[in-house]
Amino acid sequence: MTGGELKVPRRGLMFILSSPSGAGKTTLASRLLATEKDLVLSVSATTRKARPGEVDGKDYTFLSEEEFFRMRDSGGFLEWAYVFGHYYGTPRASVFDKLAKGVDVLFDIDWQGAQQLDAVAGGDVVKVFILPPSRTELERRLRERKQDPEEVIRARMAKADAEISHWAEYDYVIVNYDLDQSEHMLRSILLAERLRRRRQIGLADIVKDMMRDA
Ligand SMILES: Nc1ncnc2c1ncn2[C@@H]1O[C@H](COP(=O)(O)OP(=O)(O)OP(=O)(O)O)[C@@H](O)[C@H]1O
Ligand SMILES: Nc1nc2c(ncn2[C@@H]2O[C@H](COP(=O)(O)O)[C@@H](O)[C@H]2O)c(=O)[nH]1
Repeated sequence: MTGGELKVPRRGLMFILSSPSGAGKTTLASRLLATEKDLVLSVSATTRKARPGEVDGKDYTFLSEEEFFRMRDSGGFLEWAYVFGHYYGTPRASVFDKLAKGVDVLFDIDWQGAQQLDAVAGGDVVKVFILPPSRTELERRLRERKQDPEEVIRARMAKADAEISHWAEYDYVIVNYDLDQSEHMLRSILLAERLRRRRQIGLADIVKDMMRDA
């Protein structure tokens, strides 16, 4: 069962995935987004160059530093951070409208962004940390991805410990051994969080009708 089949009106949630680079959060996010009806991706803005195959406006909105700073300085980001030598930010536009309509928003962001979103919207936020099974496997995945040059892979491995050191700030932790299993775990978290009483804002009316009909 996915959240799309839930009938009680509910408030959406902010589903945050963080991990060291290469642990698998983008892959897991794509799997969820492909099938979960009321889940949309928060498309971040970044000053990094597009990787082969990445689509502007779908994977990221690719900006020059000047464009990024202009957007940041005019309050266009809910959060922003400097990660691996580039700027990344979460556009503010329409996130809270989506939550009010019962749509969940998925964020693939680092620990700095997760902390900032928690500070501005704590009650709506659910944070999941994805760990790799080991450092060796993390490096293997970064290489296997064949998206980044050697120096970028080294730089990301060098920063892995700093990202991992924030694992205990998260509500849930998944060690991503196997993609199918991790996907199942992630879906289970999403469903349970969707069913939290405080998010099911339609419950009070349902119960009121039930009492009146008695
Ligand atoms: N459980 C897994 N077993 C084997 N390979 C995996 C697993 N999960 C992800 N991968 C592979 O590892 C590589 C890195 O995954 P992905 O790009 O999703 O990582 P990421 O955490 O989003 O990295 P980044 O932060 O750099 O965007 C991809 O080639 C992906 O197919
Ligand atoms: N704080 C934010 N972090 C972000 C955002 N978008 C992506 N990220 C994180 O950056 C690294 C690198 O991503 P990559 O696509 O260059 O591999 C990764 O940890 C992302 O989660 C954002 O808007 N804010």
